Amino acid sequence: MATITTATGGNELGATMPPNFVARVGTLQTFELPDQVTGNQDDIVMGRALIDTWRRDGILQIAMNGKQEKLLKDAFTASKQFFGKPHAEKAACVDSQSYSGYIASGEEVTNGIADYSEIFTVTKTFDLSEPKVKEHWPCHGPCPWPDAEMKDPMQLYLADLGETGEKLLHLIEYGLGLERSSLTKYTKDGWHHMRILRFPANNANGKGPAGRGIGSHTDYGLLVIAAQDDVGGLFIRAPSKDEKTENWQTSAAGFREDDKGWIYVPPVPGVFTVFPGDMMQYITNSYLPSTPHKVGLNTRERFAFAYFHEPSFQAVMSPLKGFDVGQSPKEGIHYGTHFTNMFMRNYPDRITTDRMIRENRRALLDKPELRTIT
Ligand SMILES: O=C(O)CCC(=O)C(=O)O
Ligand SMILES: [Fe+2]
Repeated sequence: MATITTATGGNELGATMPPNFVARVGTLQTFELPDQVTGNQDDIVMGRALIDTWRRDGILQIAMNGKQEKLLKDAFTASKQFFGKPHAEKAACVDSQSYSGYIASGEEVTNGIADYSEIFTVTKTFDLSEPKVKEHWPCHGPCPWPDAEMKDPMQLYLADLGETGEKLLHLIEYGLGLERSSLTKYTKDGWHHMRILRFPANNANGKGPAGRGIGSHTDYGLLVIAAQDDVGGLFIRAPSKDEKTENWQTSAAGFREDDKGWIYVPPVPGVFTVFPGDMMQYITNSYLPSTPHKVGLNTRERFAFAYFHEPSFQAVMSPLKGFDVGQSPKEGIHYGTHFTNMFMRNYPDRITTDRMIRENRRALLDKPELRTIT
């Protein structure tokens, strides 16, 4: 971290840390992204600085522009309005073919333990008439939006983050000394998705350990771009030579959840926090490792967004030039398979998982038509 202070002793940023957690408080490095990334000297310098910061801290902040602050404000308003609806109305927002839609508190499982978060997931949306849906591609289906009040602001927010994600990938390409599009070739038709999150206040229900919002985990794709309100709850682990997860081989869920060494990410207005995901780790041979993180419940309810900038569902990821040391798996990683595996593991009782198994939809994942981006 640029500066690290201890939570104890009344540090101002640490004052929002959820009760009963022991962690250092991070003061994260903040970057202001250029309007366009062309590969000029400034872009190369910024790309290198982003990479150095992730390698040291595991996370960094990027400043929002005015438009993004407005999009986020509207998204928070829509999120609060949605989560305030009666349970039955929210619970009706599910789909048997896609993992989009509502996840009740206690429904998601991380490392075998129920998470307290209440979530609306937005994956790519497909009409029932589209060929990929008719052919039963895993995870392809409609998003069961409750109404336009939710759909419209969320789609605008998601689209804007898509642009930010592409900019970041280009900066990383230049920072790593790679050819332009070495990363963005994978994100054409990217399987970008988002989790709209609400965490109840600490005194809630009894399904999982008290105070645990989401258990420790890594996320699946290239970059996670998150935003949170002023309540506080997110913790991360910075890269360390003694710690290694490889979530596509062995689940990183529950990783060092109760160990020392967590860093609290205090809420800072006007910034997104950004960290790498599993696919970034694999293709860089852990030069940019996927950042383990977890969420604690606080004394007030908390709202947050986690946006995932991802490869195409059809992408088979291979190590980048200069990072190919024969890492496992040698045949590459099919992102659509990794995504499907992770969602089936997190939602074992969902109708989507049930139908996936009943119709043996996973068999399609091996077909060449689902592996067209290499
Ligand atoms: O609540 C947060 O800040 C992060 C949530 C998260 O890790 C996730 O949704 O995967
Ligand atoms: Fe996460």
